[in-house]
Amino acid sequence: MINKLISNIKKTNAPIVVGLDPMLNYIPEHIQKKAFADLGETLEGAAEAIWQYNKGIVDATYDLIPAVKPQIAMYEQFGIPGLVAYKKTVDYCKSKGLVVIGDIKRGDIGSTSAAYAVGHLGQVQVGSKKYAGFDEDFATVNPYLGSDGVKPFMDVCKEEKKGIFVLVKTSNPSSGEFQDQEINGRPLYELVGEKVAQWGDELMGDGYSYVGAVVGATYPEMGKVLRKIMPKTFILVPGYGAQGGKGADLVHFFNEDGLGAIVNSSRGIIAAYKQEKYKEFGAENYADASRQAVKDMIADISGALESR
Ligand SMILES: O=C(O)c1cc(=O)[nH]c(=O)n1[C@@H]1O[C@H](COP(=O)(O)O)[C@@H](O)[C@H]1O
Repeated sequence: MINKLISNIKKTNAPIVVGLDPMLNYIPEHIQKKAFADLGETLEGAAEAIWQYNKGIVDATYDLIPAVKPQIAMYEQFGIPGLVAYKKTVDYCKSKGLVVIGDIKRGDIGSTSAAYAVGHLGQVQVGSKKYAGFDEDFATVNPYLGSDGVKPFMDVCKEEKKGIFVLVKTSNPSSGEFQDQEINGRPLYELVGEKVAQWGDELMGDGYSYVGAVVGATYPEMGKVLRKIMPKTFILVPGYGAQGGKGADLVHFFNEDGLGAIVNSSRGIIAAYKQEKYKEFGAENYADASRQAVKDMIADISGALESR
């Protein structure tokens, strides 16, 4: 899957991910109205609205982008119908040739991590048969429990040729509370980065590893250090747009080959029509606004990479 991600990035010339993080208040009224008319103001109605909204965005952007990252919490808030919308979104994006990064941020004791890994990336044994659950291409993993919380994901990745992105330095304002704490004079995120690089050596694709890292766009100086600590690790970089990250901040997340990082924007793309800049599209044409926001994001990042 890391090879497919890289080939999709080369094909589109766009090291970006569209984050499919739907909230009801981003969904244009005409979509909500139709879904509620068909299914009522119910969880099913909300899930239908999410699915139609996502489909509109994917149809308008899939030819420009290599990957999407649905964040499962946004679907879980609508219970089982929400999870059905998540799965429909995963399958639809895959049918469009996109790499799907399931943003699930899991990690637990070994046996429980194994079940998470099987449910999201692998196949579960049922009698003599095997079934895929959510079947994303990548999943995000929280490494706080240590190697035995991460290894089960790596075992499934090895079997299924899938991948993970391990949280190393997160984009949020309080990420330093724990992640920047020093141990023997080194910040914890650097030690986690070293571990991710070691795990990655065990699972190499062509040039880059199946074990990736998450480093927030909001911490570019730390990204520069981590890029050196993890040379063969693909870095998923969230925090662009709505959280303040800009193309110019991101050049050091990339290697000299122009690869090695993929930048996520969720609200900045999917709710673009609500921004002043894209207001003229109107709610009816929200997907066209998302397409324009994708083009602008690609131009911003490519421009920064070209002028480095
Ligand atoms: O793992 C992530 O994707 C993630 C890690 C991180 O450090 N910061 C972060 O914002 N994210 C996710 O990236 C997305 C960012 O959304 P926007 O701020 O709307 O672009 C959300 O789905 C977050 O859950």
